[in-house]
Amino acid sequence: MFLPGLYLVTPDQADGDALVAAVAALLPARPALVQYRNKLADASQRREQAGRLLALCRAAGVPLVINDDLALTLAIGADGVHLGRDDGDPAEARRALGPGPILGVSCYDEWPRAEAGAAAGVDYLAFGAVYPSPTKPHAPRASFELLARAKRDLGLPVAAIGGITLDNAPPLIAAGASLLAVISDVFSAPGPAARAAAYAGLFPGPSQETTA
Ligand SMILES: Cc1ncc(COP(=O)(O)OP(=O)(O)O)c(N)n1
Ligand SMILES: Cc1nc(C(=O)O)sc1CCOP(=O)(O)O
Ligand SMILES: [Mg+2]
Repeated sequence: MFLPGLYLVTPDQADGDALVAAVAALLPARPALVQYRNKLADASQRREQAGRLLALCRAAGVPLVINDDLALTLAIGADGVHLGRDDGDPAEARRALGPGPILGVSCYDEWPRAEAGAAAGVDYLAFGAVYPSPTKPHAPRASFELLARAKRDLGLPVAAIGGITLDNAPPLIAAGASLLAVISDVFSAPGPAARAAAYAGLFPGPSQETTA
């Protein structure tokens, strides 16, 4: 369903053309997943931007996950949805999506959320912030031990998020993260395409390991 690798999360971007151009430049790096996240756009802007990104990602064969919004995911037929604590019940989302689409949940630093997500049939568990995040400076911090425990005891792919950079990423992979969810370190890099491509070098090739 998805391989280990970079999980690109989009920055808040009002300009749809700029957003599409920014993501288009990163798809040759073959991210494992792209997440459309825009906390500032209204519903119609998000639908328009998400639809454009879905067409782009489909053409590249990269799954597009929608942040927060199950209804939008279903409306445009996106590849999956990511839900946090304020974004609806994962078990209900799984029922609405059916078995195929990707469902991911935020666990923050909370083990019970990981157990509940696993019981609801999610495809990955996200933990963060693993480092201080420029995008979410007040996010609670999650330990590497929690990532390792989730991989070991729940057997699901683990996503790490929050302040990840190319330099600080290797210990996360060593702890068990198979998805590195990144905004700033890629989109704010001097050369975003080269930075995204460099993340691929952190993971073993697809023939050596898969997450699902
Ligand atoms: C992969 C991934 N992990 C965590 C989050 C954060 O979700 P949430 O807590 O709902 O916060 P917002 O992103 O909605 O501000 C995420 N989006 N993606
Ligand atoms: C969206 C988000 N969620 C987080 C969490 O901890 O759940 S941290 C975060 C921001 C990630 O952006 P950056 O790569 O710029 O730190
Ligand atoms: Mg959310």
